[in-house]
Amino acid sequence: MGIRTGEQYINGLRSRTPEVWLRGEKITDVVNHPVFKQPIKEIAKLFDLQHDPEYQDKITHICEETGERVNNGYLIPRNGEDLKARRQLFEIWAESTFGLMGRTPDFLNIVVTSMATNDWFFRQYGEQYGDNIINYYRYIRDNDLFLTHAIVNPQNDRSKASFEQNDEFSHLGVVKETEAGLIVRGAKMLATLAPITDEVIVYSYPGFKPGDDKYAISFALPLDTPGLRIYCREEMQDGKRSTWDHPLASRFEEMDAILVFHDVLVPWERVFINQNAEAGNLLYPKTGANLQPSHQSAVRGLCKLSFVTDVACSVADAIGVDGFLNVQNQLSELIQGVETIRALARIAEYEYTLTDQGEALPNIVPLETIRGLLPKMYPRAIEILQTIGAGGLLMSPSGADFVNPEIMEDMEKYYVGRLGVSSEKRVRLFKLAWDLCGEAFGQRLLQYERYYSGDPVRKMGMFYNVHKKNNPSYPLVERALEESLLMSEEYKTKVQNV
Ligand SMILES: Cc1cc2nc3c(=O)[nH]c(=O)nc-3n(C[C@H](O)[C@H](O)[C@H](O)COP(=O)(O)OP(=O)(O)OC[C@H]3O[C@@H](n4cnc5c(N)ncnc54)[C@H](O)[C@@H]3O)c2cc1C
Repeated sequence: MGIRTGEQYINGLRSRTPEVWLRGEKITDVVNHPVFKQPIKEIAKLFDLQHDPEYQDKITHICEETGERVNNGYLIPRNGEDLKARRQLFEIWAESTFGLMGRTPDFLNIVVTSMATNDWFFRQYGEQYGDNIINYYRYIRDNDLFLTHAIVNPQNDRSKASFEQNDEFSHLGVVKETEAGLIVRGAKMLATLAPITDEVIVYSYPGFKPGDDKYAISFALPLDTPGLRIYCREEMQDGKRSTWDHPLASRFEEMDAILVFHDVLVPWERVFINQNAEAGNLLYPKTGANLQPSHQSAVRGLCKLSFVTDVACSVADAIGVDGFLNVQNQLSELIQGVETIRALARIAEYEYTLTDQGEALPNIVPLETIRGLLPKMYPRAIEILQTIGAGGLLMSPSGADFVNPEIMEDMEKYYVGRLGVSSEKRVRLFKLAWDLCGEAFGQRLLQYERYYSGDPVRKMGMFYNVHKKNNPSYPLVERALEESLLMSEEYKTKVQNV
C-alpha cells in the first residue's frame, strides 16, 4: 500500500474498537469523541502532507524493496544525504503542529527502522527474533501505520526492581509461554497518543536487575488486542472550547495513557525480546533505537522552542515593551537558545558515523547535549513568556465578548496594543501565549520537554560517565601543569638540589 492519506488513517481508526477508558467511561467511538476528534484531524493532516505535491518528495521516498512510496522515517540512513532527507520530514511534520505534538508517527517509524537495521542484535538471542523485527518493520512501513510506545514501568516503588514490587505483575511481565505466543500481564506507561494510534510497541530503558528477566520483553501489538486496556489521564480540553479562545490547546492535545495488559496473548511473530535482562539492557547501547529518534526529538524540540520564542517576541512587540533593555535581554536569551539547538542539531547530522551495518548514526554528543539543554531551556522560555506577558495574560476576555454588540466598542477600544495592533489581534495573541504558558495544556508541554526521553537527572549522569570513558585523560591540563612546572623556580631549585 505505501503512504496513506489522512482519510485512510481515520478509516483505520474507525475499523477498530480498542478498549479506551476516559473519566470512568469506555469510549466506543474515538474518532467522533470531542476530546480526540481534533487531535485526530491534526495527525490526519500529516498523512495528507505525504500526498501534497509541495511536500511529497521532501518527506517520502520510493522504497527500494517494494517500489512503493513510503515515509522518510523508514529510510535506513546510509549517509549524510539520507539524514538530511529524514530531517526534512521531521521539520515539515513538526512545523505542521508548531512542534507541540512530540509523538507524531515519524518518532516510532525511526525506532523500528533502527531496530530492523540492527536485526543482528535480536538474532543473537534467537534467529526468529531477528526475522520478527524485520517483518514488523516491513509491515508498518508498507501499511504506513501509526505507533505509540510504552517503555517505562508505572511509578509503584522506584526503590525496588520489578521482581521486588509488592505485586508480581504490577510491572508488565510474562506469565507463561504457550504454543501461540507469550501471555503478558501488568502495566506500562506512558503511551502518548495511544487511543488514536494503530499499534503499540513495548520495550524498555536499560536498568534491569538480576531477577528481572520476565519483565525484559519487547513486542508489538494492535491496540485493539483483547485484554489490552488504555487508561487515559484526565483530558485538558473537553473538545468544546473554541479555537478563538484556545488556539493551541483546542487543537494539539496529545493524550497520555497507561496501558494495562490483562493476560494478553502476544503471538510469537510479534516478539522481539523474550525475557532476557541482558538483551533489555543492551538494546539502547548496542543499537540506534535510542539515538536515531533523538534526531527527530531534536528537530521537533527546535521547532517548539522557536515557536515559543516567536510568540514571546510577538507579545513584546504587540505591547511595545521590546525596546526595554531587560526585555531585549530576555528575548535575546531565547533567540540564542534557538540558535544553539539549531547548531547542535546540524553538527549531529554532519558528524555522522557509519556502523558495521552501514547505518548512518548522527553524532550522539550534540544530540545528548540538546537532550540536556532543552529540559532547562524550555521551562526558561515559558518563564520569559510569562514575565513579558505579565498581567495582560490574565485580562483577556473571550471571543464571545468581541461579537456582543453591547460591549464590542469597549472591546475594540481598551484592549488595543501599540499603534497598529488591534484589540482583537492583541487579545488573540495573548491567548495563544496563555495556552503555552498558563493552561494545563502548556504545563503538560513543559513536563513533556523534561521527561519525554527519560529522567534528565540520570541522563546527565550517564552523559558525564560516557564523556569520562571517552576522555580518560586531559592532555591540555597535563601540558599546562608540565609547562608551568618546568618554568617554575621551585622546579629549578629542586633539580639543582638533587
Ligand atoms: C508528557 C509526557 C509524555 C511521555 N510520553 C511517553 C511515551 O510516549 N512513551 C513512553 O514510554 N514514555 C513516555 N513518557 C514517560 C517518560 O519516559 C518518563 O516520564 C521518564 O522516563 C521519567 O520516568 P518517570 O516519569 O517514571 O519518573 P521516575 O523515574 O519515577 O522519577 C521520578 C523522580 O525520581 C528521581 N529518580 C527516580 N529514580 C531514580 C534513580 N534511580 N536515581 C536517581 N533519581 C531517581 C527522578 O530524577 C525524578 O525526579 C512521557 C512522559 C511525559 C511527562
